[in-house]
Amino acid sequence: MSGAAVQVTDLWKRFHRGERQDSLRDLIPSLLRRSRPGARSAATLRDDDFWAVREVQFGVEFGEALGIIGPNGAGKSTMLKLLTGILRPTRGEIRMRGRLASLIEVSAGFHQDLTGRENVYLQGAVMGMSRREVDRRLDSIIDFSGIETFIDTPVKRYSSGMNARLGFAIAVHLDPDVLVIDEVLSVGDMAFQEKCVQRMKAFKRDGVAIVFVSHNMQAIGDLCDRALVLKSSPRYLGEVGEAIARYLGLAGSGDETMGDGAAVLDVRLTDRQGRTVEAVAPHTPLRLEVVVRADVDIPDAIFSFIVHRATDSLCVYDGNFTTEELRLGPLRAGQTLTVRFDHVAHLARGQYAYKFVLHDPQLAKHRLSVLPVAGLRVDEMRTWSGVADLSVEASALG
Ligand SMILES: Nc1ncnc2c1ncn2[C@@H]1O[C@H](COP(=O)(O)OP(=O)(O)OP(=O)(O)O)[C@@H](O)[C@H]1O
Repeated sequence: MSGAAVQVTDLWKRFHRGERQDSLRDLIPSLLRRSRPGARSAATLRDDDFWAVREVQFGVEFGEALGIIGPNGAGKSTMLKLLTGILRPTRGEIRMRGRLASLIEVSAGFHQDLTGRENVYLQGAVMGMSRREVDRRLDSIIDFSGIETFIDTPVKRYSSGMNARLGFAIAVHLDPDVLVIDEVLSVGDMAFQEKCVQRMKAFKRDGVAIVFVSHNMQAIGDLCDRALVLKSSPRYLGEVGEAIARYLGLAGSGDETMGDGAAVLDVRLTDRQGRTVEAVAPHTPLRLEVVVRADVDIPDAIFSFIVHRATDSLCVYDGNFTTEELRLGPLRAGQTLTVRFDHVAHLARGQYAYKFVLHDPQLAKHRLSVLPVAGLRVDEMRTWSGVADLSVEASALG
């Protein structure tokens, strides 16, 4: 057995359509008891049961951050509820070493009629802290949350942002060995988001294992070493840039079909000397090489690529078929070839995803295949921000 902080083995969770068993009201008593509600016996299977989590497997080491990403409804929250014991697996096993703190559990355990301050004590008690220990951390928790003027207001009057602020502040003061954090970044403002990411990075340096769920690919790329993409086929668990690229492929626009005109057999994103790159400075000359197999006869094959910014899926480059980047004419089904795109990444700091595109303007469906192929991080901190470098030369003319 490895020394992993979290080990998830063959995890499955089944739900019954139209029936939810995890309202906050239902959860509070069980959280206080630290028991595990919500699962029917694995033996009873109804027609309209479905698997929200199927066959998930991963480990997280101490000092490592694992991202969990996927489209809406992919099972991310369910995964976290399983990790934190709010839900019980239908099948499979979760092993956790050390003290677990999670935002989902803290927020679900808030007592709505109690004030923020009272909830800090309540959560401390749930986590086995003495009143003294909570006393010692209270100022720091309130300070981190940034909601001191509302700390004596009942939590039921809090906005979702204030809830998340207090929840995160409590969770990170519980001296965790394992930290499980979900979408705090979608409700906090920019400054608070940055503060959360910085704090999670500090935890990582201190050897805490982190599981982080977010739709913010910038934050995932910034913090995580590896990521699990739920709902991709095949399921992907691995290097974070690659995971983001696959996720963005999943989240692609409606006119895209994945893999039904061609298959990507191999791909390399390198510098011009042929060294594989994952992170570069802006303006680095790059080369994308893709080995592709046509799966159908293609009368007029055109190849290009698309780059999306991971944070928000903004298309920063789409060499669509009108530019005819690489027009190769007819291809036979089964034919394999290697295509190369030399280009320069004039990109701002951030995380990007490359997709490979095969078009045929003669076919009704122009885009035969759009396949996520590589992730790229542009690292250097620049003074400008935005989507494009305008190579500004400023002069004072007197
Ligand atoms: N307690 C429950 N009872 C029944 N169905 C549920 C329950 N919780 C979640 N589901 C269903 O399970 C599926 C996965 O939901 P989950 O909330 O885990 O997805 P998610 O990846 O977190 O989505 P999002 O990105 O929208 O937050 C969805 O179809 C959802 O409707």
